[in-house]
This record gives sequence, structure tokens and C-alpha cells, in this order.
Amino acid sequence: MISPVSPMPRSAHRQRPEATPYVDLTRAEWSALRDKTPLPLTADEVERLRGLGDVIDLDEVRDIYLPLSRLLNLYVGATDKLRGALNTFLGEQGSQSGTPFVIGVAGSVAVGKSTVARLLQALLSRWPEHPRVELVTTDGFLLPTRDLQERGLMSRKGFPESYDRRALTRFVADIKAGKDEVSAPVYSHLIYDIVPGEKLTVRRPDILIVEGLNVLQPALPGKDGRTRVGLADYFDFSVYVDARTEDIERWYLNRFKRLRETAFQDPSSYFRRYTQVSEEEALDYARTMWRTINKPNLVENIAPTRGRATLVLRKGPDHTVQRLSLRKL
Ligand SMILES: Nc1ncnc2c1ncn2[C@@H]1O[C@H](COP(=O)(O)OP(=O)(O)O)[C@@H](O)[C@H]1O
Ligand SMILES: CC(C)(COP(=O)(O)O)[C@@H](O)C(=O)NCCC(=O)O
Repeated sequence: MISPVSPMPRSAHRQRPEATPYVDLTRAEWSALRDKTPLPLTADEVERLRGLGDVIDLDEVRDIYLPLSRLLNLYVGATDKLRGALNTFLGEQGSQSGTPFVIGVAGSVAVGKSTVARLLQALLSRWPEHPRVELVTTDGFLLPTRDLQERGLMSRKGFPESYDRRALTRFVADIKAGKDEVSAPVYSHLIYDIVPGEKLTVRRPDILIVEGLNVLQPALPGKDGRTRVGLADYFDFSVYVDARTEDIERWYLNRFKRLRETAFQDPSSYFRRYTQVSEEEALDYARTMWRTINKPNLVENIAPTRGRATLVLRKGPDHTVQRLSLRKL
């Protein structure tokens, strides 16, 4: 049996009482694993990648995201070798080259997944081995508002059943299979709906990042009760962005306040009506959205998938990552 090689002296890792496939690391332990990975981003570039309300600076990039970029680069190389071995075994039948490496990024609404995903895209594309890194968010596969209304799902937006899961899985499967061009619908937060006629096209990336609430959900069983291949089966690596529910709620409400002063002012914004009422009334509405949609979705659907991730990033109340769990088995 191959025993996992621990990157830190054993004593440096806090041991969990029960057997676990994860190694737990503090921020300091993790940041020491950066090795000599250079910092390829400026403060301005980091600022541009930062989501509304997210706190991220060059220290955070250096301590958290450079070690992750190094780890992923090692993973991409090792996965390539593994595919080579499989191709040797399969001979002609296996001769597929240039299979993209697929990374899933999961977590609650407002936890900051999109900043993590954009940072990874920027950092990974600086490695000469894999310059073409595409990022796709799963909101493009939400059912259009008309369909959600017909199915009574408007108050379940973001729940697994509010997506066209089959189309999403097919989209990633096609990219992984090496199709030249694969297209997805586009979602707009402004109109709170799929944009009619708009498409996002992905062309043979080296790495694909798939970010969304439900990317680690297991596949639904087929009508015959048999297990189907699900989205996460196509992932070579996955990250779950974690934080205390109370912190995420505060980030959600603060972001709603900030959006009310910015994006919601746009005449075509779905949320424009909340710029016409008092801040307290608007926040009451946001609290209701959190309590009735986003929190139940986190508790019932998203958090239970945390244990499927390769890496869990645990944020503290100020958005900085404080602890990490990396799957070693
Ligand atoms: N109502 C909205 N209007 C405009 N932008 C929004 C709205 N809701 C969320 N966003 C933006 O969409 C992105 C994804 O948000 P979300 O799904 O909550 O994930 P996360 O905060 O984990 O990245 C973020 O960059 C966020 O700022
Ligand atoms: C669009 C979302 C479902 C997130 O989509 P994702 O890209 O994670 O699939 C979410 O941001 C959202 O709008 N939720 C509905 C409730 C709300 O507006 O807060």
C-alpha cells in the first residue's frame, strides 16, 4: 500500500481524533508550502479580480493562492502522466491527448467563490505548461425565469432543481472530451435571468474552472434507479469555500447594501425597486431572501457536499482564509 507523503513534519499537523482522508493545516503551515512560486500579479490586478465586498490583498494571494497555484500545477503534471499511462494501457482505444484539467469551485451564495475562481484563473494561466484557463459559472445553466415560474421554483433559485443539470454535465463532458467548441447560455445578475440569444463559447482550454453553488452535488439516479455520471465525476480537483453561516449572512447583507447603491440603480436591474424604498426595508427583503432561499440551500444542499472536495478553504469573519483541509487519500 502506498502511504501518503505528508508535506509537513507529522508533529506540525493537528491530528483529528478519528481516521480522516484530510490533512488539516493552519494558514501559516499552508503558506510555507508556497516554495519558490513567484507572485505574478500586482495589487491593481488583484483589485480588479476582487468581488464586491470581498477582502483580498497581495498578502492573501501570497499566503493562500500561490501555494494553491503550485499544488495545482503539480496536480496537472501528475494527471497528465496518469493519462499517459492509461493511454499506453489502452493502446489505440485510449489515444486521447490534450484532455483539459477540470477544477470545481463550490460554496454558498456570497462566500466569495467567484473571487477564488478568478484568482485561480489568473494565477494558473501564468504557468507556461497551461496558459489557456477558462472559467465558467454554473448560473448559465439556471432555468430561465419563465420556466422557473411555470414549475413554481422562483423561490428555489440556486437549489439543485433550479438548474438544467443534464445540460451542465454535458457541457463539461464535451469540453473534457476535447470538442473544438462548446457553448453555454449566459446568466445576468442585472436582469436576474438568462440572457436570450447570448452564448459563452469555450475552445479547448488547458484548464477549465467550473464555479457554482452545486458543483459537488452527486448525480441524480436515473429513472431505472441506476447511478448516473455527474458533474463532479469530471473534476480533477475541487475547492470548497467555507465560512461560518453567520459570517456569510453578514457578507450577503452588506453586499446587498452595496449593490443597492450601485448595480441596482440601473433602470434595467431586477432589484431596482429596492433603491426606491428605505435601506431598512430593502435589508428586510434581503434578510428574507437569505432566510428562505440561500441559507436553507446552504444547509440542505451545499454544505453536505463539503466532504467531497479535494481542498476546503475555511475563511474567518474578515474573509481571510484561516484553515485548510487537503485530501491526502
Ligand atoms: N443581485 C446582484 N447584482 C449584481 N451582481 C451580483 C448580484 N448577486 C451577486 N452578484 C455578483 O455575482 C457574483 C457571484 O455571486 P454569488 O453567487 O453570491 O457567489 P460568490 O459571492 O460566492 O462569488 C459575485 O461577483 C457577486 O458580486
Ligand atoms: C445566481 C445564483 C443562483 C448563483 O449561481 P451559480 O453561478 O452559483 O450557479 C445566486 O447568486 C442567486 O441569485 N440566488 C438567488 C437568490 C438571491 O438573489 O440571493
